[in-house]
Amino acid sequence: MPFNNQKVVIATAGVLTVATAWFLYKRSKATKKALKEVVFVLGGPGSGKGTQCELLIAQNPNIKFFSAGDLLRAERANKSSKQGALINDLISKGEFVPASITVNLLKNAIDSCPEGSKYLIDGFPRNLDNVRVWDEMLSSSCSVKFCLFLDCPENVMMERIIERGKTSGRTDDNREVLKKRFKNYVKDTVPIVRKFGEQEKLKKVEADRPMEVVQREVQGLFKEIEWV
Ligand SMILES: Nc1ncnc2c1ncn2[C@@H]1O[C@H](COP(=O)(O)OP(=O)(O)OP(=O)(O)O)[C@@H](O)[C@H]1O
Ligand SMILES: O=c1ccn([C@@H]2O[C@H](COP(=O)(O)O)[C@@H](O)[C@H]2O)c(=O)[nH]1
Ligand SMILES: [Mg+2]
Repeated sequence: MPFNNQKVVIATAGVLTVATAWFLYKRSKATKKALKEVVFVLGGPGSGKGTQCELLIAQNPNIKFFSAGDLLRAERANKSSKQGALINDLISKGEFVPASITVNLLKNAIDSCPEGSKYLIDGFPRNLDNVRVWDEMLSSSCSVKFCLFLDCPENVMMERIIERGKTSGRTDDNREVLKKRFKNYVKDTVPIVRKFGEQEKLKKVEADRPMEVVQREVQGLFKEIEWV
């Protein structure tokens, strides 16, 4: 091959390599951008998860909000659901529902809002199985920004739930089932909270304070990730 032709081939190959690398870089950036952002909210029964999420989304309707417990209760109430009886039995005993059921409900809920990019998820993941199935089904489309942990003493949570039970109509808002819910919270959910801590993805807020005070601190954390 004449010397000049060789130069042209080498230069063309160089340009093509750079262009391919640039294209792949841009595409990977675009894919990353398309990931949905997720914040999980954990805390014991009565720590104020639902209350704080409602206050946050009332001011920020661009945030999509799903409560795992609410999705399960809605599925339980769905007469055509084959899983309703099992969900009812487990919730009424203060036990966790199989992860495949809960994560499928969450995935359907998330998929039902194609426009959304920010998802606030209350009361999930409650145990290791929840984490495993979430990772299998949703980690390729969702990026977990952090887990908000509402830290509250058990006696305060107990008082709040007993009070809420007077009007909530929830089959699990009574002393007997609450004991089981607290036990499972300590055994299964607290280790998940620790796991987020080890991954430096935990934001803890003291929840034994007036709602508005807790909310102000919560708002601050969401400001940091530019959700509000
Ligand atoms: N900071 C607070 N101070 C006083 N009462 C509160 C506070 N936050 C929530 N509550 C009350 O405590 C009860 C439980 O709150 P909430 O339903 O938000 O808890 P939760 O963490 O979602 O509980 P669960 O896990 O059982 O769904 C409610 O009646 C709520 O009004
Ligand atoms: O990921 C989850 C979330 C909830 N459950 C079941 O629902 C009840 C009520 O949940 P709340 O968050 O308190 O509304 C909980 O006690 C579990 O039985 C679940 O199994 N998995
Ligand atoms: Mg709740």
